[in-house]
Amino acid sequence: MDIIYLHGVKAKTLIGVYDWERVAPQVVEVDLEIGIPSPRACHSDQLVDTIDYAKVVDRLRAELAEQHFLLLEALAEHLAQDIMGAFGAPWIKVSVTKLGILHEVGRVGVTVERGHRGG
Ligand SMILES: Nc1nc2c(c(=O)[nH]1)N=C([C@H](O)[C@@H](O)CO)CN2
Repeated sequence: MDIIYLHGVKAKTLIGVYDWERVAPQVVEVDLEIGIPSPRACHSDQLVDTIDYAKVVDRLRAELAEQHFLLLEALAEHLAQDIMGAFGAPWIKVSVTKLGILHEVGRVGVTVERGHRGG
């Protein structure tokens, strides 16, 4: 299976379990690996035959702006289901990272993998 990846997509979202995290959006970083339903675009050279990664970023940003979760796990699950459904992807791996949220820890985050990674 061929994969489109997007690494280091930064966007603001309301996320977190503590009161101070419920009042202002914070920046998260999202990494995506998305299975492409068919390798057609490799031969056709046509955007219509694959997943347009620019559209994925637009959708990702819209979802992050609209949806408010307590846990990174719930946000990652939502993004996985939303993107798989919207783009017909058979498999996805979503990582969501908070930057500098814990003292002397650079990055913390969650990765979920959903669907079936075919051959
Ligand atoms: N497994 C998780 N642990 C924690 C999360 C989370 O989303 N998943 N979130 C928090 C707080 O919101 C954190 O961002 C601030 O300490 C704590 N643990």
